Amino acid sequence: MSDTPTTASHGHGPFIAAIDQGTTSSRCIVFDKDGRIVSVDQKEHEQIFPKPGWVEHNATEIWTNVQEVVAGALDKAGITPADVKAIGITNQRETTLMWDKATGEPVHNAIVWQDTRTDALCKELGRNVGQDRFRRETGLPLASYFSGPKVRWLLDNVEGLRERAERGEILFGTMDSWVIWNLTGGVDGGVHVTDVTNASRTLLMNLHGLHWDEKILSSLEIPAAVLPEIRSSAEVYGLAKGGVLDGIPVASALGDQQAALFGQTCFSEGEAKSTYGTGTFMLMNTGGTPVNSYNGLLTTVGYRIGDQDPVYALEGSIAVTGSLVQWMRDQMGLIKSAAEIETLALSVEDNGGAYFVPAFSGLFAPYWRSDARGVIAGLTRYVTKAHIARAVLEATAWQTREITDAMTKDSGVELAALKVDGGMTSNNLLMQTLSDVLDAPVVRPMVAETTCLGAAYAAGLAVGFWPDTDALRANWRRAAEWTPRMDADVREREYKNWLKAVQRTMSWIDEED
Ligand SMILES: Nc1ncnc2c1ncn2[C@@H]1O[C@H](COP(=O)(O)OP(=O)(O)O)[C@@H](O)[C@H]1O
Ligand SMILES: O=P(O)(O)OC[C@H](O)CO
Repeated sequence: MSDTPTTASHGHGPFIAAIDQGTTSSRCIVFDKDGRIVSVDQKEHEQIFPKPGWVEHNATEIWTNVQEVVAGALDKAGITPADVKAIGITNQRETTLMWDKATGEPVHNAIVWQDTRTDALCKELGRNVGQDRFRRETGLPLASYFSGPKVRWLLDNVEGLRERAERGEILFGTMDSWVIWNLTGGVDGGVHVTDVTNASRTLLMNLHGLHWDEKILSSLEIPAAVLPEIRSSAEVYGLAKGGVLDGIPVASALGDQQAALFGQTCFSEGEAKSTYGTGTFMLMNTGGTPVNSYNGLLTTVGYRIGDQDPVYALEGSIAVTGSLVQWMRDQMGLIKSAAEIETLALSVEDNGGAYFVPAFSGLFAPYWRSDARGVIAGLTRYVTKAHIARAVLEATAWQTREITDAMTKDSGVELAALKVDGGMTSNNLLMQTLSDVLDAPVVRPMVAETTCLGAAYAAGLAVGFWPDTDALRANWRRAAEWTPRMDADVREREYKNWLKAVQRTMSWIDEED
């Protein structure tokens, strides 16, 4: 975050504040009219692993942290709430929470997007209801990644919850809903809403009508009474009540990857961004109609501004990229910091014949194979830890290449250039490798915090702080660009080897495992 000041560098207001409720932390960033960062505050929350494959968050801890980082960001900016014209929300997607409407108490920890406890339920639903039905109506494959099966698990496993839900005493929401409900008063009249982008990740929303799909709700046995109202991504949902933001309009909500698409100003059909963090998520704007994927991508809502037509996107989701670098550091001890992987990889000229496919929790796009597990292929006595470091970085690049290939097949659009953001983009070798394997330019903007920026932009549009998307485009500035240097025949050979290594990961987990 080299271009991210954490203390005040502001001129004069007014400002927009954005809250990013992420997988590992919550942060609040204050932006000025030029889309520049004025201040940042951030706090991590506990990752709870009750069993192998289970991942939970304490939603009460998260709400406390959100309030703290909002106060912290305003304090660091040296501004008062009166200087803040609107607040925008962005969030880790799919993570599922149910809470008591009367007390505001969660009935269980939030079940995080990475949690695989509903694998067996998804297989059963696939047999009984059929995979195709879900993909046709929601744009998503039936997988434990999404919220719907997690809601069903809670209803089946928290004692008495189904009866209370049917009596209308319980609310369900992804983290946007939880934060907005609490911000706007909680038990004292909080609004229970979500936006179309978050709703499009639940496996419960009809992608064509943008409403909860009654047939799918009934297949999953989820009572409609628990569901939030689906609203656009940029409109005033209500005013903050109490706390430091009292009276400020809460004016946007976008899932974090859609917010990054918005923050990167990918407003035209065919424009795409890829965010390199714990995992990697590439989204391409496909315009006003949902494009069906026949190549393993997700069809999702990109954004909807007020009562304008929705904009759809194709998404390639990769579960493990930055977390593989963390694994090299924490589990293998081969590097001391994430940044050191670049130095180690640069100490050799190539991968020495080694290919690392990090299918740690199966493979997401384009394969959606929960039976795959990680593989290092091509090992000989020649291979050193430096070659493995190269293979680790190349894994992120090749996984992206597989997704861009699928995007081109599904959309018919050849990638002209890829806009990137996220923690891994500080790695120059990775960015060069990415450009080499994609055979396309890779560009990084000045403001790397595109997720918060996107939420701020949407909130600012909703309250007239910015007039239109053209004004936002004018704020986008390039900080760095990488162009391809690899020979075409080397690219072909390496891609073939990568795909061979991917095949080695398949069918590792047997049905009885
Ligand atoms: N220089 C680097 N080279 C490779 N990976 C890096 C580097 N710096 C950070 N990372 C990886 O990027 C991730 C953090 O990026 P970030 O965008 O903050 O992720 P998230 O929003 O998912 O928490 C970590 O998984 C870390 O291992
Ligand atoms: O919070 P992040 O940045 O890890 O993003 C998580 C994604 O929204 C999961 O779909």
